[in-house]
Amino acid sequence: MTQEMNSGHAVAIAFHDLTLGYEGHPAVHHLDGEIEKGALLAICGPNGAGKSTLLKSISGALSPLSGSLSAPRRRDIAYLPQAADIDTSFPITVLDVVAMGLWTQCGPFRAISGRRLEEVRGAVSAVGLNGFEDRVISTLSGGQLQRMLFARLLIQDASVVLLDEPFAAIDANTSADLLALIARWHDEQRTVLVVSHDLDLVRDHFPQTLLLAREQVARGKTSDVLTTPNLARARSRAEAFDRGAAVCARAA
Ligand SMILES: Nc1ncnc2c1ncn2[C@@H]1O[C@H](COP(=O)(O)OP(=O)(O)OP(=O)(O)O)[C@@H](O)[C@H]1O
Repeated sequence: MTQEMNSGHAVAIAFHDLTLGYEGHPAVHHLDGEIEKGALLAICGPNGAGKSTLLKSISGALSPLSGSLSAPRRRDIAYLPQAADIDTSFPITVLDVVAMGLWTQCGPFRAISGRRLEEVRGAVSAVGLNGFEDRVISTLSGGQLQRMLFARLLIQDASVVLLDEPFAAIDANTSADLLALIARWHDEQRTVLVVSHDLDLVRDHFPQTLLLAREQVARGKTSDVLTTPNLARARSRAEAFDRGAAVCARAA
């Protein structure tokens, strides 16, 4: 049964007193709330605020320390980690990486042919990488690599798309093309969550924002969330954080 929010909208992702962390050490505390289906939500906050941790948890890669998280099953989620988490030294071609987006539908290591191969080629073309199909990925520029990873997300055809700093170290042209793909996913009623430090870009392209600093500082309409007082609160909470704390202060 589809959950509904008070507003009558269907819920894509819900948190209830959710605390996330590593080896028992909390990184994000006591998140409550719901993200509606079809939302286009930016996640902002200082370094170490817990933005990547939250995406990892929604993707299913990290279990909660406490509380609960309700999200679609893994095959309905397309997740792009931060560039630093991606090993580009593996000797594999652009076409093969994009085809991996079909694994959830076809299973891994299956030869792709016919209609499926056309879909993969279509995705490579949609991100502006025509002619790069047989290039080994270690030879791509940062922008080309990000375009390739977006092509893989396109192929996944997931209802929820999670992007961790997709615009970091990307030029204006590439950012504009990737933003157009994000707008397309939004038009298709997919739920899209994007971590970004670029507040101008967020103000221009994201209707909703979650501001994090180890806990929720604010969430809602972007213009209501990215205010000077909220950003100052986020900074001071991040600076006040005790990195050595073993347990959650509120739970203790
Ligand atoms: N694998 C890990 N093991 C232990 N601690 C971790 C791990 N990954 C992240 N952390 C810690 O969790 C906290 C939140 O990190 P996270 O990467 O989620 O922050 P972020 O908001 O994405 O930061 P940034 O903007 O710098 O990418 C940080 O204190 C970080 O050191």
